[in-house]
Formats: sequence, structure tokens, C-alpha cells
Amino acid sequence: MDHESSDDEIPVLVKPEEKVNLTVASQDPALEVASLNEDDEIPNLVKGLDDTPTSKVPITIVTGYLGAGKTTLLNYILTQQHGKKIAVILNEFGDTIDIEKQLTVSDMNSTEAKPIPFVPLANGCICCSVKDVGVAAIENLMEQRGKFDYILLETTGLADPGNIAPMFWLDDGLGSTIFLDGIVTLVDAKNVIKSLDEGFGDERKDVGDHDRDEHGPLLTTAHLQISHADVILVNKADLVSKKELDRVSARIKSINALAKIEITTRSQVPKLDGFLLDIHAYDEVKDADLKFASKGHSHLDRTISTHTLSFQALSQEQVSSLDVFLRTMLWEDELPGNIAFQRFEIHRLKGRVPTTDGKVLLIQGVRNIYDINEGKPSQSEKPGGVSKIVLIGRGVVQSAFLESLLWLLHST
Ligand SMILES: Nc1nc2c(ncn2[C@@H]2O[C@H](COP(=O)(O)OP(=O)(O)OP(=O)(O)O)[C@@H](O)[C@H]2O)c(=O)[nH]1
Repeated sequence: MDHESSDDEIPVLVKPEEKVNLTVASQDPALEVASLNEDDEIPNLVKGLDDTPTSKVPITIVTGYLGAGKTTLLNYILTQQHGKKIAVILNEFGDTIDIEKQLTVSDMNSTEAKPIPFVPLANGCICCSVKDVGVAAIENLMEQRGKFDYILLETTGLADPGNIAPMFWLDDGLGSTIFLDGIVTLVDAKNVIKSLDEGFGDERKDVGDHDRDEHGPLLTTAHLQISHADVILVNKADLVSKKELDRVSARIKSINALAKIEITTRSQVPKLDGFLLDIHAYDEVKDADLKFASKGHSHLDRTISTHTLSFQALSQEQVSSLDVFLRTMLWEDELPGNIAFQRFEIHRLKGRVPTTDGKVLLIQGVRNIYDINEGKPSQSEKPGGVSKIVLIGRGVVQSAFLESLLWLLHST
């Protein structure tokens, strides 16, 4: 059965209610976040509705291929009227002399060791910048807290934005002062399809055998930047035809149906607030976004695609089983139950799961980190309605994932 559409029949699963176990965790030591073994007691990290990170500074990560228009976007944002005092972090690897940025704010020579210059801009915004990312640079910047209320991080040369998101998820790390608001990816409308099709080439020199094996086409940097994005700007629209723009948009949606897509020229986004800045992509899971993602977009890309698992509202006891499913899938790269599956990897995950006692749980995941919080039911959501988990990844066979999840929920 094809579960692509949100109109699919939903299996009925009603079980007795019990306590909810919620986790934020990773098993990848490289991510330097708390790691839990199955035997460990799982901390209850349920956040209440009022526990929003209001005192934390939002950070938006701007990724994109060389020349896609990242600096043009930063310049554009810095000159708009948004009332924000923005600090810019430029992540420049290698020989920075060759790639010196020409931001609107010209004094860009600070390093993490020196005091950070703050430059007032005409629109009331104050800009400062640090070069090089890394925890130390951000911590250093945070010592100047109060002078800015928003951070933009341009990730020049950073191949994989999935590695950076976990830095902001735990309260004892950077997450106590900053929260990740969203990842914005710029793609060059003229070249992005070529970049995605380089899957059989050797575009990413840093990939190991893992990335070239039975998964099929190679995971390119363009795939990684698109699959992790919350907002995608298809930039340089002036250089291609309308037909080509449609082709690019369809290909991008087939990879990441959760992201909002905007076609731009010179990175000029019509609306910044709520579309590109202050989007809370890691603490909100909007019903409408999941509905859009589950619409059944064509699977035009053979490397990464978006899939939706739809199922019935869960009892509290079944919520614990869902937690087991997520842990097994994200930490062990396996599916619970005796179910045949091919090797897979999950880049991004979002879900809304209503419970039979009238709550709604919001699930967020990046790679093997995930987080479940209690949210507010939306006006259109009926109590005990349909649960949806949207997965963006490679090697995901939707029917196998759903079968595994339903097996676990039925055996609860
Ligand atoms: N024709 C056209 N040129 C653009 C557009 N957006 C940016 N550019 C130009 O493209 C070039 C690269 O833009 P940048 O903003 O520097 O791109 P970037 O992503 O920061 O580049 P790197 O830092 O090298 O990765 C510049 O010459 C821009 O003026 C656009 O929409 N159309």
C-alpha cells in the first residue's frame, strides 16, 4: 500500500495510557552531546508549553554552494528594516585572503581572540562579525551579549549542516545561550541540478566508501545542504527560464518537502520575519508544513527523498514504543521487528503525534539527535487525530518503516 498521501487509510491503534518518556540524545560521540545507552535511565526532558527559549539568542545558519548568493543575502538582510541587532559569523576555511567577504559592513578583520567590532548601520541594526566558527568563536561572541539579538552564521565551505545543529540542542552547551532558529540554503538556479547529478562523480573528496555503496548515487554537498534546510532560496532566477525554475523547484521538493522554497534574484526575499528569520524551525512543528510534505511529491531524486508515516493517535504507552522506534532507527540504523530493510540514513525528521488523552507531541530530529516536546493542538486538529512523521533521508522505503512502527505499536 502506498502511504504517500495523507488521505491514506489510517490503521487504528488504541491502547491503555501510561507515562511518556521523552528524550534528546545522540549516540554519536563526535557530536559531543549526552549519550544514552539503552540500559541508562532516560531523562524526562518534557518541556512545557511555556518553556520557550525567549532569553536565548536565535541563530540562523546560511549554507549554499560557492557563489550561490550567501554574501548577497547577508548584505540584503543587514540593510533591511527588521529592527534586529545582528551579529554575523563568517565561517571561512582555508586561505581567507582569497575569499575575503565584501559585506555591507566593511570592518571584518576581527578574530575570536580580539574584541569584536560593532558597527552601527543606517537601519538601526548593529552588526559585528567573527571569522571562523567553532564553539570558541561563538562563546567569545556571546560574551558581548546584549549588543546584538540575532546571529547569522554563513557557513562557507561547510559541507554538512547536519553536524552543526546538535551544538544548540543541549542546555549545558551553547544551547544555554543560543538556539538554532533555522537553516537557510541558497541554491544557484543555473547550476544546482548539475551539482545534484554529480552523484556518480567524485565531487565530495571527503566521502568514504559508505557514501558510495549500495545506496546508489553519491550523496553530494548539494544534497546535504538541501536535505537539512528549513528554507531554500532558489537564487539567480534571472539567469534561467521559467521552465528551468519549475524543474529546479520540483527536484528540490522531491528531496526536501518540508522546507519552504522561494525563488529569488540577488537573494532578495520578499519577507524576512517569519519566513527566513524567527522561524523557530527546531521547536515548532506546524501541522500545515507536515500536510504539505505528505502531499506525494514526485520522487525525482534518486539519492534523498521525503516520506511520511501516517498513523492513529497514540496512547501514552504507545508513545514509549514510538520512542523505541525512533531510538532504534536513529541510533542503531535499524528497524524494530522482523522487517527487511535496506541501509538507510535519516537527515531530518519532524512529526506531530496526537495522543488519545488530547495532547499533541512535537518531534524534531537531525541525524541521530531527536527531541519530543508537548505542543499545542492547532485549531484544525481534532483531538485524537492523525499522527504524522515526515522523514527526509536516503534508502528510506516507506512501507518498511511504517510496517515496523505499526508492529511495535500493536505489540505495546
Ligand atoms: N545574475 C545574478 N548574480 C547574482 C545573484 N545573486 C548573487 N549574484 C552574484 O553572484 C556572485 C556570487 O554571489 P555571493 O553572494 O558572493 O555568493 P556566495 O554564496 O557568498 O559565494 P561564496 O562566498 O564564494 O561561496 C556575486 O558576483 C553576486 O553579485 C543573482 O540573483 N543573479
